[in-house]
Amino acid sequence: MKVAVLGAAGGIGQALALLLKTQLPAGSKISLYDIAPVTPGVAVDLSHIPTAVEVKGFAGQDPSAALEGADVVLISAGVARKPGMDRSDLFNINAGIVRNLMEKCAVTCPKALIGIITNPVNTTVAIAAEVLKAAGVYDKNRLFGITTLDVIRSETFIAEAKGLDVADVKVSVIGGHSGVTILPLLSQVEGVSFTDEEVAAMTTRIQNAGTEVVEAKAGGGSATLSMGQAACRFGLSLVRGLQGEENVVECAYVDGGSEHAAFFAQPILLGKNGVEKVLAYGDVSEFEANARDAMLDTLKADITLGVEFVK
Ligand SMILES: NC(=O)C1=CN([C@@H]2O[C@H](COP(=O)(O)OP(=O)(O)OC[C@H]3O[C@@H](n4cnc5c(N)ncnc54)[C@H](O)[C@@H]3O)[C@@H](O)[C@H]2O)C=CC1
Ligand SMILES: O=C([O-])CC(=O)C(=O)O
Repeated sequence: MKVAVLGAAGGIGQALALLLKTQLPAGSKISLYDIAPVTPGVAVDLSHIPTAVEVKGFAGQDPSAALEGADVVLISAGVARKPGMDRSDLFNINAGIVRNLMEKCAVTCPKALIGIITNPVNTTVAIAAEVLKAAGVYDKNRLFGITTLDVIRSETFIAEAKGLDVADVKVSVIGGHSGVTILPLLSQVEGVSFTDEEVAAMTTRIQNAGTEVVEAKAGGGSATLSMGQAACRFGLSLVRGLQGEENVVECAYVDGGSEHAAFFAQPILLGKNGVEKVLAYGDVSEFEANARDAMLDTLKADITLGVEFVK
């Protein structure tokens, strides 16, 4: 199994590469690509860790060598937020970066499973889909917006608030990956109950958790270590699905035929072809139904922005 990380010299990319080096199955290969010239050195550094996972690094303008034979491509290339910015403020720079990288993926590894981390995810995934469509290689089951950070934050915050073992907390997060489009389904969390006030406060905290990190880092970037962990969890799940493991379920932002929007985050069953099945997200509370309906104009506008950028 070969996993390529694009943006590999960055805060997320390096954390992700380290976790993949220590957690991918023996015999796997990692290829790291970034425009930054340090990238081959990041690969050399990782290659001294004694695991049976080979790491190679590539720098420069062309990612093609890193993409050759990739089964999974995880993309975190681009700029991150500073205090006072919204994720949508990253569009001007990151839209072009994702488009250019996807054009290379379409040619070099059109069958790879592609996970997009670069913000604004609600829009960059639509950009990726349009590039793949234009190249005639789009398969909706192979493209994912990675929203796992919203899931792990929800698990962490709920366990903390309710005094639970975090390993026992499972929560679906639906919608998208910014502000009001992030909707944790707290009503479905087993073994806990929340008052209406707790639901409102917890939902807001999860929706603003990215900003919590941006402000705490005070101009030094956004979430990198927790995102590295989230992307590793999602990337390993993609690999487990590709290897034929059963019952691998994650939430992700996909073109899954949702009645709500062209792309929508919800639970999916992963398999040998990427999305094996889009799963129903189940019953929701009145609060969640209202929040879901209220996010849709924002989500659809984010998607349209991406589609129009490529057309
Ligand atoms: N999906 C999610 O939940 C999350 C997404 N993000 C997003 O991930 C992205 C990366 O964040 P960080 O790693 O913190 O940023 P960073 O600035 O530390 O790293 C970005 C890397 O991308 C590289 N890069 C820029 N243009 C490139 C190109 N054309 N080709 C290859 N590499 C290129 C840079 O050289 C840099 O090494 C940001 O857009 C951020 O908003 C961040 C946290 C969570
Ligand atoms: O908030 C940001 O800019 C980075 C991000 O997506 C997150 O931490 O969820």
